Amino acid sequence: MRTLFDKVWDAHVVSQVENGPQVVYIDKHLIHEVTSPQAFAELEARNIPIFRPEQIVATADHNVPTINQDQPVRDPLSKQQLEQLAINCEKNNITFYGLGHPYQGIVHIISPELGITQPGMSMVCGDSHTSTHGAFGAIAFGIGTSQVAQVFASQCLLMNKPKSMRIKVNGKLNANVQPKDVILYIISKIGTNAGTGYFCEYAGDVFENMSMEGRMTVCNMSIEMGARGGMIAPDETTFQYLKDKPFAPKGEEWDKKVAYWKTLPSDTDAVFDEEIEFDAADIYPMITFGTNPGMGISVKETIPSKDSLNENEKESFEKALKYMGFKDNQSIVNYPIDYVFIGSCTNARIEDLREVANYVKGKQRNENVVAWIVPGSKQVERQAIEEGLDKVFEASGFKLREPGCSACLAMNEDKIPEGKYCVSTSNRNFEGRQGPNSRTLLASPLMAAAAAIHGKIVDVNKN
Ligand SMILES: CC(C)[C@H](C(=O)O)[C@@H](O)C(=O)O
Ligand code: SF4
Repeated sequence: MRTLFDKVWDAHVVSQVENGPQVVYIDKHLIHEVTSPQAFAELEARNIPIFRPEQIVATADHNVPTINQDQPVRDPLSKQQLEQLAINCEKNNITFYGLGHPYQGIVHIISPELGITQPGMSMVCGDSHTSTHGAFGAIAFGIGTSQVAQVFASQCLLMNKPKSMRIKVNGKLNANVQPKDVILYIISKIGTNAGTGYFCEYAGDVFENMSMEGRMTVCNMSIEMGARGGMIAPDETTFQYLKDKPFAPKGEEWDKKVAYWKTLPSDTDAVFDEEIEFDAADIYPMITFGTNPGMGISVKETIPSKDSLNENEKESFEKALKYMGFKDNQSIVNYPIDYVFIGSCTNARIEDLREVANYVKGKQRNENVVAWIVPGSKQVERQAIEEGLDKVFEASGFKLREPGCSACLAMNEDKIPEGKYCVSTSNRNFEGRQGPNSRTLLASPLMAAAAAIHGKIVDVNKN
């Protein structure tokens, strides 16, 4: 009677501190330019070698420019961080997909698409959205810089086992409800702290019928409800996706692995510390109106009334609405917007770009909207061009840029100006996230594409 999480966790426990935490072996350690430099410096200062460099993969993503990537990086801080990562990887024999490499891209996009992420693995990265990889039935979570150093030195982590939660969504989704809507809906119902201390398994028809891309979108945002990570049981969809990926097992090894992966799903009598259930029929295309990902509504609804909230909630609610320039009880449909960002580790995979192309084909971008389409990786970019999506985008007034985190957190030049509204397919709508005093409305790629065409928030089921 074990859960998926139990099975993968147990297989990685190296030792147990008496009445204390466990030492957990880490199969894959992903790194990027922002959270690795201090950890490398720490090891160097203490003269400790990197224990297993072959278990580490590095990429350049957070502060890379998304145009002219073949030219030198202009921003001095970005340039320095990117160069430092290249030096650190070279010195320590770590595989590095830097700018210009055909595998470069957002860390949580490249590892799955290369087949580095696999079911049953334990994976970490100094990045909160590492939860994405749980879509394959891996235990994957973000760690802080001191833990990055710990994993560098030992390939292990000292950890207390998290509690387990299962969220089931059964039934059939309504038209144009995308995986992003499902996770925005869940977070809007349970709040941004509901998952604190838990690892969450997503189960039920909706996730079983979802593509790997969709499952990654869902698991990606687990952290936004406070969970340490999210997971979905590996199945035929997972195996089909992984088969023949560059780093996926091959031949006999593949068969052996698949046989093992099939043993991982939670036993039918497994017990979770917490269980929550939703009905797929209740979910409709979503949009956020506030400054955390839990402040979301279906596009048909109005912003909640402040009278419906308790005293504690009221203050942050009012602050969020003031920041966003909204009023309670207001509908957001037809609200004009200025920017659209289609990108990030939540929604910049090929499937997302196909959805957008499919919607915008034959239509024109509203002239008041600046729209950025930023592919999650070089491979996504290449695939999009191969399929002619770049031409579709161009004909509709959109430009396909080059891969990176971009306006998801605006560490590069892609910033939303002060006071402007941006419909974004990313995962965080915090104050200033996309640039100082910018205003973010989180939505699915389809809702974002529709906003770019109409110049305002629209219900995709009516437009
Ligand atoms: C820069 C990095 C530490 C950060 C994270 O951990 O999530 C970033 O990726 C984000 O999305 O805010
Ligand atoms: S795309 Fe955004 S959320 Fe994802 S890793 Fe980059 S900054 Fe973090």
